[in-house]
Amino acid sequence: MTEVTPRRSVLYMPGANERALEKAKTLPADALILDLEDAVAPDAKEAARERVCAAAASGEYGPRELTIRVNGLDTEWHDADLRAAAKAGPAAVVVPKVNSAREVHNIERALELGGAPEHTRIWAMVETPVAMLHAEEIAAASERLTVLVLGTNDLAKELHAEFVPGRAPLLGGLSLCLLAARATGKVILDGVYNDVRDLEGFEAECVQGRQFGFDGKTLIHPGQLEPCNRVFAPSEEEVDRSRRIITAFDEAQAAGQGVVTVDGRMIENLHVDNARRILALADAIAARA
Ligand SMILES: CC(C)(COP(=O)(O)OP(=O)(O)OC[C@H]1O[C@@H](n2cnc3c(N)ncnc32)[C@H](O)[C@@H]1OP(=O)(O)O)[C@@H](O)C(=O)NCCC(=O)NCCSC(=O)C[C@H](O)C(=O)O
Ligand SMILES: [Mg+2]
Repeated sequence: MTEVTPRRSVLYMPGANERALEKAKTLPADALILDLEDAVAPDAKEAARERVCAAAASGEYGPRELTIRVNGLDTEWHDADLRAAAKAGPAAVVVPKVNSAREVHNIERALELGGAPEHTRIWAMVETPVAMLHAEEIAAASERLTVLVLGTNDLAKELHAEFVPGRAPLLGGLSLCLLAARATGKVILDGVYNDVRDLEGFEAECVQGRQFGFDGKTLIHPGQLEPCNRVFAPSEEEVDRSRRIITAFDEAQAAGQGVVTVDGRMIENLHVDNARRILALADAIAARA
């Protein structure tokens, strides 16, 4: 069976916020992004860098994937952030505003020169119009790059778009990135929902993201974890149906038939592949609990 890592919920936290870093050790997030970029003021950047690198090397976050978001390639902090992150060896370095394959190659080279361990991956943030148009070359640029992360705040800003329910102005960009991720076999995470008090609107956006095909969503507040984990996990009905699909197909094959129906719907090989993917995800989530 295919091995999968659950990445339903990926929580950002400001790298300078010691209380949030402590709290994160007990939160049901699949992954954490310890942020050195937008959530950290310029005069707190160096202290935050030390703090998140110590956290990443601490081994105190259990099964949660621990990643570090460095400052952008065109900033004065980027090189030092990458060097420090390479030494700390988190699960991934999250790089904002990646716009080309060449930038991915530069990040890869810097991590190698910095002695980053093999397990430290690159998660590229795609959050500009240029990145939407270059999504495939970015995703395909490196084997170290395993995840694309949407930055919908920056994207909306660059597009001069408004935030509206249903996100119509952003859907073209989201679709291009999804196509790129699936075409290159990478994981893809949806952007954040800014109103931390509006859990109804948040859940609707999670449902939309899952229907689109995102593997999970990036979050900014612990209150968003429960609905996100629920929406991006296979439901009991999906698990049950997946098991029935696999059984029915196996039985049909044993009887020399290539096609079968389950609940009145045609089942072929591709549906069985999907059913196996759903069961593998459900098992990986259960193994975390
Ligand atoms: C959005 C917040 C500023 C709200 O903060 P606050 O008002 O303090 O929240 P609460 O009082 O409700 O907090 C309750 C407790 O939860 C802890 N907490 C809050 N947020 C987090 C978090 N993200 N991780 C861990 N723990 C958190 C508080 O410390 C409280 O704990 P306790 O006192 O023990 O009860 C705040 O949530 C926040 O700062 N969120 C993260 C913001 C962030 O990281 N932004 C940057 C990333 S988003 C981005 O850049 C997207 C992308 O680039 C794009 O372009 O779209
Ligand atoms: Mg951004």
